[in-house]
Amino acid sequence: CQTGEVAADPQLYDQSYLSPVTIGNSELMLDFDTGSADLWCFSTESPAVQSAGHGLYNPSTGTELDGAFWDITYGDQSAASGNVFADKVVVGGVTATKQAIEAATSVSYEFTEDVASDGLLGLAFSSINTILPQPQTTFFDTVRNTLAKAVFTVDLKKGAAGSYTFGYIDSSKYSGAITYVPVNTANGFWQFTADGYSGGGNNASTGRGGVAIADTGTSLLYLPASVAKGYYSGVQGASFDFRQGGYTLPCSATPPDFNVAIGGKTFTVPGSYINYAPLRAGSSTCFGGIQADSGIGFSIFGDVFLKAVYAIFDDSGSSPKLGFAAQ
Ligand SMILES: Cc1nn(C)c(C)c1CC(=O)Nc1ccccn1
Repeated sequence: CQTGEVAADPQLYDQSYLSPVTIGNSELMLDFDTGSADLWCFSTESPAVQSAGHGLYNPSTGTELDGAFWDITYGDQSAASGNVFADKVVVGGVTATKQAIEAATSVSYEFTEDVASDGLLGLAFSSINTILPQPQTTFFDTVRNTLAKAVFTVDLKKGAAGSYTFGYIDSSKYSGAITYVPVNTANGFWQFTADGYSGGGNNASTGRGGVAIADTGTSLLYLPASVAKGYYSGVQGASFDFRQGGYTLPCSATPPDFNVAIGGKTFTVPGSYINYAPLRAGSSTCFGGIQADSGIGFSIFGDVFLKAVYAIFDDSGSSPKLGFAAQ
């Protein structure tokens, strides 16, 4: 029975969190993403102009999956594509002897520019894996029957290293009880329903909740437009800046805490997490950690929320469930 733990190292402004993964005989830094189901990495097959500065997977240690290819486009329109190999993957001591490795032959500029990241490790449901003609399993699905318990946990922190565990829940990482909610896997995400929100100018509306996904691969907290608007109505100097594509606020502001009701329990995102990052280095205007989920179709509980809680992704029972506990 395997169990393991791996660090989650924050990048600048907690834009993403990277974890060391051994693939074949290379160690790469991957962005664990509960919002997608492809394990892809820069490779010796990637064009040099796209892969400069990145760690590369060398498929010579793997076995090519003949005729298999992959092509993924994320919600923010970043994209990557390539071919597929089977190789050994080790994450925090947990070993998948034969894992589908999606070697990139093309990536969009967002990934080229993010030189600290060598690729993504998807932890959503394998039903949305993009490999054709035959979708393959995520790392978690590949190893889950060998784990002591078919769970993984997420402990992200603001501006500090957190961790992912596989196969066990670490009671030292949370306080109080874990609140579990059911997961709807129809869209391949860790999708749940939030009961309601409060905080900022929202003190009034807490009743209305909505459909949301728990997504470690997304930096911010995307909420219903009315909730985001209500929150910032309580923040001096905040406004929707259509040129920046979202809400901005003075970097000098200390925004109010934001509360989310899930499974009858309230979880609080400290206001400081919502003063996310300067628009560009040295700017005194910051981009908000809460943004509207307009056009997405559901809310996204990204890192701004996840770094305020301990999250349990549990597929050990008859149907998957999500657990949240105070950190
Ligand atoms: C930011 C965003 N906007 N919209 C419409 C969505 C759906 C997102 C979330 C997103 O795209 N996350 C992501 C991006 C790259 C890699 C992994 N996850």
